[in-house]
Amino acid sequence: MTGGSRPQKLNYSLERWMQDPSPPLQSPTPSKVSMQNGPIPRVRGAPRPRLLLQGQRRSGKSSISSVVFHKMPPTETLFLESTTRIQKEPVNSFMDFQVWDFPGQIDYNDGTFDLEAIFSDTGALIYVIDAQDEYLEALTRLHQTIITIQRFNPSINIEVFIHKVDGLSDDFKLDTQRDIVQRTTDELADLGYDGVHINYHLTSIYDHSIFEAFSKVIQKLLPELGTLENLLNGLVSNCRIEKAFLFDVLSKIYVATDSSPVDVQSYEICSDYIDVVLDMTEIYGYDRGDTEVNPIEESKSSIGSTEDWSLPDQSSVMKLQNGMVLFLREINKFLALICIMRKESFEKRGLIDYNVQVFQQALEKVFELHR
Ligand SMILES: Nc1nc2c(ncn2[C@@H]2O[C@H](COP(=O)(O)OP(=O)(O)OP(=O)(O)O)[C@@H](O)[C@H]2O)c(=O)[nH]1
Repeated sequence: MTGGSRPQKLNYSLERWMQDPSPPLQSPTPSKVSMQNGPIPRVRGAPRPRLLLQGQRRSGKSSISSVVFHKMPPTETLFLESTTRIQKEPVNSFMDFQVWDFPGQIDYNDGTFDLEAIFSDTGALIYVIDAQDEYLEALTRLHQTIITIQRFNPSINIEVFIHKVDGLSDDFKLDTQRDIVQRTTDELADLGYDGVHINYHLTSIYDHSIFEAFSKVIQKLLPELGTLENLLNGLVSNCRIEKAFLFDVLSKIYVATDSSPVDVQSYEICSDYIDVVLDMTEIYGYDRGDTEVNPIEESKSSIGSTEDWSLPDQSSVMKLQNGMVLFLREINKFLALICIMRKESFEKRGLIDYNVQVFQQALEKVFELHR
């Protein structure tokens, strides 16, 4: 049965669930967003949410940006040259945002920078610390930065990437994180900033951790997150899916997932599946004309524009050795839904196709509302 046809029995239909007066669309599940920092309400014509990437020289900022947004193979980052100017990169994706890569040697406290302009419209500060190197100086800079930010934009999300952890043992990774958290908490408390909320992530460009960390950073900037989670929860329970992710295809950032816990293996297999499907599509897929998109290319399209939702007709299924099924469905030109489910659940393929179609229509409405 194709996605467009209705199965007779609608007991598990997502549409019925969506029409239920107990409101899926208006009542976000308790969000993971902290009380202090939060998503930026998207206003028509508002500037793109900005992410600042800061850290010491050679801490890995440009590598992160190149691997996540330019699909650069991690080993090629060895040849990246040191950044000398602020690199401003518009990222055209499911949500338009900008990444500003700050050269490690810049001291923006020296009076020559307009700090208000830098920090005021910023959604998140990502501060990168090289965990394979001596990090005390990096911490001092981090603490100064946090204090500066409190003056200009206290609602900014502060995200610390404890980076290059690929070279460290599990114990050492956790010890390093504990040490960094402790020193930062103590220092800020001493200076009277003990209410500042900071998120810490262990990252490496050599595995999925950098994509997962970026996913969490971006999710906090999405005003639609609660609604997306609700819709995914409805889909998961109506189709008996084990786990569902909504991925931004080109960056492999997951925009939302249902509220069951994310285990790294499910995330990794879904993320790898995107690579497989993308590679196959690039080689053997038909020419989709103007739907082809360069994620970094500056364009006028914004989320929810009509052309974003055209031709959402790609899907793919893979049966795994362990009796599970991977199901990928293109939602629009930026987003894909990837589900992991048991073989038995996938037998109701018609119902799944139908509910995914309803899910897709709901997403379109959500993004239209927030446009
Ligand atoms: N082992 C390891 N090396 C990394 C990782 N990320 C980046 N690197 C390496 O770190 C070095 C410096 O990376 P860059 O991205 O140039 O660092 P940067 O922070 O942009 O440096 P500046 O432009 O000088 O501010 C490169 O040789 C990268 O290959 C990682 O996750 N693990």
